[in-house]
Amino acid sequence: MLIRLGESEFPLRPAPEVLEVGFGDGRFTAELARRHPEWRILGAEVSAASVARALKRFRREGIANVWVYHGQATFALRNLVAPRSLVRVYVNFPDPWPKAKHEENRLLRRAFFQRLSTRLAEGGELWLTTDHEGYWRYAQAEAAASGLFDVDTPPPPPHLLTTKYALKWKEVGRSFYHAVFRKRAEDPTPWPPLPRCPMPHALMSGTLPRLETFEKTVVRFEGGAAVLLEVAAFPGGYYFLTHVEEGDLVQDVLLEVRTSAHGLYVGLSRFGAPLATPGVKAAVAWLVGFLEGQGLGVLQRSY
Ligand SMILES: C[S@@+](CC[C@H](N)C(=O)[O-])C[C@H]1O[C@@H](n2cnc3c(N)ncnc32)[C@H](O)[C@@H]1O
Repeated sequence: MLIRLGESEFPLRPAPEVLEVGFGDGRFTAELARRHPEWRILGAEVSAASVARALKRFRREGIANVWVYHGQATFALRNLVAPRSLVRVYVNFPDPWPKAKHEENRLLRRAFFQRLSTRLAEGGELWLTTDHEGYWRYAQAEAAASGLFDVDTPPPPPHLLTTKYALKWKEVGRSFYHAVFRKRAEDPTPWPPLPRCPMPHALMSGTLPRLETFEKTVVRFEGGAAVLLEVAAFPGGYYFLTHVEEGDLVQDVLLEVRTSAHGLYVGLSRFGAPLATPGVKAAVAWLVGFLEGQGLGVLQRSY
């Protein structure tokens, strides 16, 4: 089931016990879900194409205990996972970022282990399997630097070597590396989920302007940027296709301007159940200002 942030509780309830980071085509996730029907499994994956493929697979194979988040694993960990609830996290063949100057893109860094410790249950584990010896060693050093995990490096259990990437690397004879990071202590820094914002909107007076052209506009705000990409007209209003990046959250949302009984409504559209965030608020505020520039007045602001 695909998680829609605007309609989800933070954290999810009941809490998932297992998180898989970067599930790719979802074949391992589906097998895990079959082996453990008692687990609620949360999968986080940044690739839209992989999410679509995996959802199709879960539907086809009748998998009902997997929840899918399309986006960054750190966002899922922070907002969707309850404190001390995970018994297991799987990271199978993470992107290795092999060049030294790209190491900061690796997921399994000290800061990640610190955050992870707040979401793992007592004795909860992260299982890493990779073909990249450098990353395997790097992750162990980062976990050790956090001081929060015990690390074992047994050979990878055979069922972990059934993912798409495992099969691909088996074919060319690569070696595999495995590590189990067991929580020993917890980072004391609080890491609460993002607060919920009400849907940002305004009511404006005046007549809907005719927008013949609209130039792509970047709105910067503390912690990110929103790009109003293009506008589409519908009878009685406009949609503005808007890309918002803030921290580890990326959303494509629709802002709307439409006639309503009380005036012109300007705000975040509910289409796609987006999450109202400070970045979305900043984009709505910009749009209200833009419409003021077209001669409209503000009757009420709610953002
Ligand atoms: C090399 S592939 C491995 C896929 C799968 N686990 C397998 O073994 O076949 C790495 C996957 O992780 C995803 N990914 C990379 N960074 C991620 C992140 N921060 N959060 C969620 N997914 C991520 C990529 O989109 C990609 O699908």
